[in-house]
Amino acid sequence: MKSYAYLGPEGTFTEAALQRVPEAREAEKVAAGSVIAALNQVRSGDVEAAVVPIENSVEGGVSATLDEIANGEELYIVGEVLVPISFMLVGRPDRPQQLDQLRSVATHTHAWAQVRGWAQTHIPDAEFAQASSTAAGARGLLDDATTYDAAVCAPHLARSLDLPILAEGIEDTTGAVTRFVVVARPGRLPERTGADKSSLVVPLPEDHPGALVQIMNQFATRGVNLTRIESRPTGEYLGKYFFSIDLEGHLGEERVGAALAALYRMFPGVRFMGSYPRAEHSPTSIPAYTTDDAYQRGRAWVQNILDR
Ligand SMILES: O=C(O)C(=O)Cc1ccccc1
Repeated sequence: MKSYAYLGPEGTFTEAALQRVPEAREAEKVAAGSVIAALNQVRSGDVEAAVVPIENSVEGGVSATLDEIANGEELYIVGEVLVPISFMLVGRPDRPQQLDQLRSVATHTHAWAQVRGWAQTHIPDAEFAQASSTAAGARGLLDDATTYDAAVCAPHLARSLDLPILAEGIEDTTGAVTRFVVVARPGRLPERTGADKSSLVVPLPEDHPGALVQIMNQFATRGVNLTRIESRPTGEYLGKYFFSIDLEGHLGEERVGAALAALYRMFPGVRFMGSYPRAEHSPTSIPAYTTDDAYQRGRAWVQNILDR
């Protein structure tokens, strides 16, 4: 049986994402204490795949995930899932609490970032206590030894633990969505579906004026649309960055393969991180001059001349 690691314990948003992965329905689900621990379980072969958060519609990229899959031992993204996010504030089961009595609230840093405005207005005196996940924070409230007063977690967990709900819908932006990715050891790419995405990382070369324009040109001339581009520090020293890029298309498409081959010629440090079906299944629109057919016709025309 296949096994999947996820940021646990049970009741995290990541677990909700894992439940939306059709191939994982029958799989063993292994809770990990952090994103890095989940990814390392894939690297070591303890599990076949992991589900981790990668991008939030409000906060942008999840740096811990982006950095870990960009730098560590190679991994491929093989799928993605979108999960709508809403938060509740829950208290300790044993004592009734008023909002103005709360002194500390535990949750995951991404959750806190998305409720900060609400907290500022409604519980200005409460401090943020960092938890390894929203579910870890909420479950801690069941333990007598826990020192914080409340937690921010997913509505489904608040209800299933039967914790007192102190406030609901506390997210600063309604309709926020987090993108999670399914990550596996490098292997055969998922089949092309016509609605695919590919991810890559390009270390920004030093002493190379116009590097970003050159990278962009490879995609622009081949009609490849980018859905995300972020620069992140490599961690080596101040000023050393890499670009993390998502694009619409599959490496098996001529235009995507040609763009990546050109990037590799210019920037050999480029890292391919997978081609996988998009969570939104709308088919990729491809300019007529960059379809596989157009590439083959172009090559046949050249060959015809050479064969004369
Ligand atoms: O802590 C969780 O439940 C997670 O899965 C991480 C997270 C936290 C907040 C929004 C999205 C993901």
